[in-house]
Amino acid sequence: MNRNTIGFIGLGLIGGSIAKAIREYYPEVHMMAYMRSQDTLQKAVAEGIIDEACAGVGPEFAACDLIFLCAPVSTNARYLEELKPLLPKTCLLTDVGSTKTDIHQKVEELGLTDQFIGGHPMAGSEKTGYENAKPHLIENAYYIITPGEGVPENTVQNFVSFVASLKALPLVLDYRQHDFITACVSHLPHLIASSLVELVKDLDGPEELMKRIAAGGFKDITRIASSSPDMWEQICMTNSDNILKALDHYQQQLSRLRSEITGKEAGKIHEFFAASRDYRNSIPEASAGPLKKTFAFYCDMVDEAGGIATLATILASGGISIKNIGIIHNREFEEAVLRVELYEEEAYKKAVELLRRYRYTIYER
Ligand SMILES: NC(=O)c1ccc[n+]([C@@H]2O[C@H](COP(=O)([O-])OP(=O)(O)OC[C@H]3O[C@@H](n4cnc5c(N)ncnc54)[C@H](O)[C@@H]3O)[C@@H](O)[C@H]2O)c1
Ligand SMILES: O=C(O)C(=O)C[C@]1(C(=O)O)C=C[C@@H](O)C=C1
Repeated sequence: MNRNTIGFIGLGLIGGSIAKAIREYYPEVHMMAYMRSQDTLQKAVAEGIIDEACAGVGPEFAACDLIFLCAPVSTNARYLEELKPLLPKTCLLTDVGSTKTDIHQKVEELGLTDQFIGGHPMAGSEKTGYENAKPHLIENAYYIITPGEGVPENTVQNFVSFVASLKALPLVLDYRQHDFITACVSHLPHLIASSLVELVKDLDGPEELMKRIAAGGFKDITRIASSSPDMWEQICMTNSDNILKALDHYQQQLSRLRSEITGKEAGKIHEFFAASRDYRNSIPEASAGPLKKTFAFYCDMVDEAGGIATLATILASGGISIKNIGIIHNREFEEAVLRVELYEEEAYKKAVELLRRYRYTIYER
């Protein structure tokens, strides 16, 4: 890679994760960053991720070969204005924003199309901030790349290779196409998750039984309702046309379902669930990113003091480190079970075999 100095504006979940990945794969690269929280920035310096903490977006950024804009989308577009007079033409600009039309329009307005390549890693979490950033967050996840019109083909190819070297899966798309696709597979799902949570909040009684009882289904579909309101406000403001198209289609689907339920059209309802199940099952896991790759099994609890300690000792005797362990109460199991999560597949297989030898009942899901 010929990008020796890399700058970051915004060093939260995504910026921090990319910086950590670059530090892991390119330890020699000089990285500088600006973010609002100088304390967090100092932490990134102390951890050896960032070499130079910047107090603002100033002339020091002129030394960068590549700058990642990693703040919320409209904020990124605003920083382009500040950067433009500071940067040489050799500096490549990229962003990680969840919407692309807005920033591409800004890039065109500022005459920066030949030095901007839009980017969007399709990985993330409902958590925010540098403290939740992980070097492997983007691993095995699609990283969409939307080059500006005048960017030389070899610069695009270099950036594609750079993204691939961070173990993400680069995919070059037109930025308009990107915004329609993400409206359907990311933006609308976030609206649905948050509105479902609102529905329960509105309809729950004073004893909050709904909140207490809500189990796997509700929790699975609403995890993303815990995401950052700052980020989602800006996504809705910068991709409204596409989100409205998706929302209209969704409303039509709900109206159709409503009338089928009203008319007790059992066959049609069955067909609806069968078709969506088949399509859902056909979605490849390969692009899921590392967050989805969990190596967990469930194990019947031995109802005696020290039960968890005994199990942990058995695993330790086999040289197996536990990533996470906890008791869960789930309708799927008659009694409470222990959920044990390991770091990788090999440890998972070894743990299952070892515990079965000790006559534990293991459930693999
Ligand atoms: N969270 C996700 O799942 C996800 C996934 C892919 C892309 N993105 C995109 O990545 C970008 C960052 O999201 P995140 O999840 O890392 O958020 P985050 O809240 O974890 O980090 C945002 C960073 O931007 C900084 N920031 C915010 N406003 C700023 C301002 N006015 N000036 C300077 N810095 C400012 C914050 O200090 C922080 O460092 C967004 O554009 C988002 O659309 C998010
Ligand atoms: O996994 C999550 O928590 C996410 O919401 C990640 C997610 C998504 O919708 O898939 C969110 C926004 C991004 O722009 C890209 C990825």
